[in-house]
Amino acid sequence: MTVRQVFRRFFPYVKGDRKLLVFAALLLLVNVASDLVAIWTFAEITDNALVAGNLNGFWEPAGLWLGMTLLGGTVAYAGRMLTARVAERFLLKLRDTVYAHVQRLAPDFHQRYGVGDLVARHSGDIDAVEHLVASGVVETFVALMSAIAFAAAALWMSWELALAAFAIAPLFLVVAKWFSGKLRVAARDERNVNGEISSAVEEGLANFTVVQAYNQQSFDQHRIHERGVSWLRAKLAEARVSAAYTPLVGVTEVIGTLGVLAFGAWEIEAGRVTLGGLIALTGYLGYLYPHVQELGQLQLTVNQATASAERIAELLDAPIAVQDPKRQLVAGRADGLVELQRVSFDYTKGKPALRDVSFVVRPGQFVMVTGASGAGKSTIARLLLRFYDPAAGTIRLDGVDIRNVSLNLLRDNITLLPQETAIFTGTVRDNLRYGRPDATDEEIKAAAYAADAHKFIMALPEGYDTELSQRGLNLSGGQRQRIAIARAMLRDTPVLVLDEPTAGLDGETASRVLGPLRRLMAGRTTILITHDLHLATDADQIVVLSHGRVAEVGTHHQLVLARGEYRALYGDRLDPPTMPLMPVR
Ligand SMILES: Nc1ncnc2c1ncn2[C@@H]1O[C@H](COP(=O)(O)OP(=O)(O)OP(=O)(O)O)[C@@H](O)[C@H]1O
Repeated sequence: MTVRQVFRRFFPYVKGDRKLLVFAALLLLVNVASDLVAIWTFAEITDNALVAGNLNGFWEPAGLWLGMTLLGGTVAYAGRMLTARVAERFLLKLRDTVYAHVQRLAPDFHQRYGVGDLVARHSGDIDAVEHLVASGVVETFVALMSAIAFAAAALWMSWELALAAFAIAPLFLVVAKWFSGKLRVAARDERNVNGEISSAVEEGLANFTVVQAYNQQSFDQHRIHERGVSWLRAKLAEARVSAAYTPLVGVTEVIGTLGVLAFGAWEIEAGRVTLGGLIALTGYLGYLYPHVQELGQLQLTVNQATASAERIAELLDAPIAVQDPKRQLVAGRADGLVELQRVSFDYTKGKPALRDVSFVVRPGQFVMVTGASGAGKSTIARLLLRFYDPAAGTIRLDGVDIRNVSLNLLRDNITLLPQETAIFTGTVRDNLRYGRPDATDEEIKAAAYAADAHKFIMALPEGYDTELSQRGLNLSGGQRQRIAIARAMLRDTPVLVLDEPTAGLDGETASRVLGPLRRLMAGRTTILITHDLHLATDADQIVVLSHGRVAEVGTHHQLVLARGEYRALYGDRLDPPTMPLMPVR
């Protein structure tokens, strides 16, 4: 990205604060002016009081110096505070925007990038963009104006001396240009490795139990170590460039200063400049160099920021999987008629996940979707909730294509019970009402009763007010599932999508959630995705998927007798029949 593109893209986030930025820059310019005067007063004190040995010449410039320092200090404080405020507001807005966009991306998005990398983009990269676009604008402008002002003041003191000092300026430019290219590459590598290492650590920690149980600590450690080594190399490459920059500039600066002093001694001897004048001039040059240096480093800041801006833009440009309809065709609570008509979908071209899948679930009906692993079951859940849109075919809710229903309304009508129960930091009560924040305590309790969760919740140290650890590690699998069921009860939607609700639970625990599940499903259109036959006899219809296609449809009884795909999948559990062939409710 060029600097122009970075500004065009990100400067709008300063909107509304532009006046503040201008005001901050003005305040900082007043500070520059006060420095100019303060240095001049020092020349006055040197010539009129120190060299002349006269105390009377001291008071006036001393008072002015003090006054200027106080004024300079005050405006500098105000200017920096304002800049910080604009910078922080910029960060807040950009972070919010990036996060809001990420939230609208398809669920597999974060797997492609890695959570850690997304976190790195969300923090360091956004900061780097800010350093250029918000506070960077003020700082660069002030540095430029300061450089001009101090250069003019030095010329005014003694143009011969000042010109001699400026002669070394092109050296700075050469040094800065040489470094900037190197730093651009180093900065990009460093940002990428930073993302990778965060992802690796995040993955290792998220799968901590498996890592330990499979004795893979050393493999995991090695994985982190390898990325650590890349990080070390990238950081050292960056440090080599930026660490060499400052001393090299410092040496250039000292050579310049010594040259000016030597020339100054000669000028004083010739009576063309006073001692005070020379001191003030070196003072002006002393203030000038850091600003020139800053301007030289600008290229480095720009390179870091453009590398980061590219990474942020990549996120913001990632296409949103589904769009809200322009025209809304329905409103309110649905009856719960769900129809899939010749639905096809593929995550990657040429590898169909679903092909021509059709079935209907009438309001209040219970349809079980089953099939071998990878057959496309969970994909149906993702399409129903519009995480993705079908490539072909239509999904309808109450007869309306769900692409014409707003995402909010659609998801207000469907509750998904995913395979893994999400537990958020907070109390049991907070977790239960996650899907319906306005639920009363009575409603929460009633839902917990119906989900057989009340008893174990009351046994927790502080009942409903017990803080749950992140990811609910202080609950058993069955308890987490019952929390999820109670949460779904509270949402009270006409349609339910249950994705393997008993997966990961042992036989007995799975049986214990059947009662709560049945209570949850009662009266609601339910699509149950499962390999587990516990609820098979309850189903009004079972849809068997095979390689993304509907292989068979029927009741449990019919499918067992049909001796087709269903029988092939579950025959070992049915022959001799361990499952009752007649529905039991
Ligand atoms: N995010 C994704 N990107 C690419 N391919 C995917 C993605 N998610 C699923 N698939 C592929 O799509 C196909 C259907 O996946 P899906 O998750 O729907 O299967 P499933 O029947 O639910 O399997 P399981 O019972 O193992 O959960 C599989 O071949 C899978 O590899």
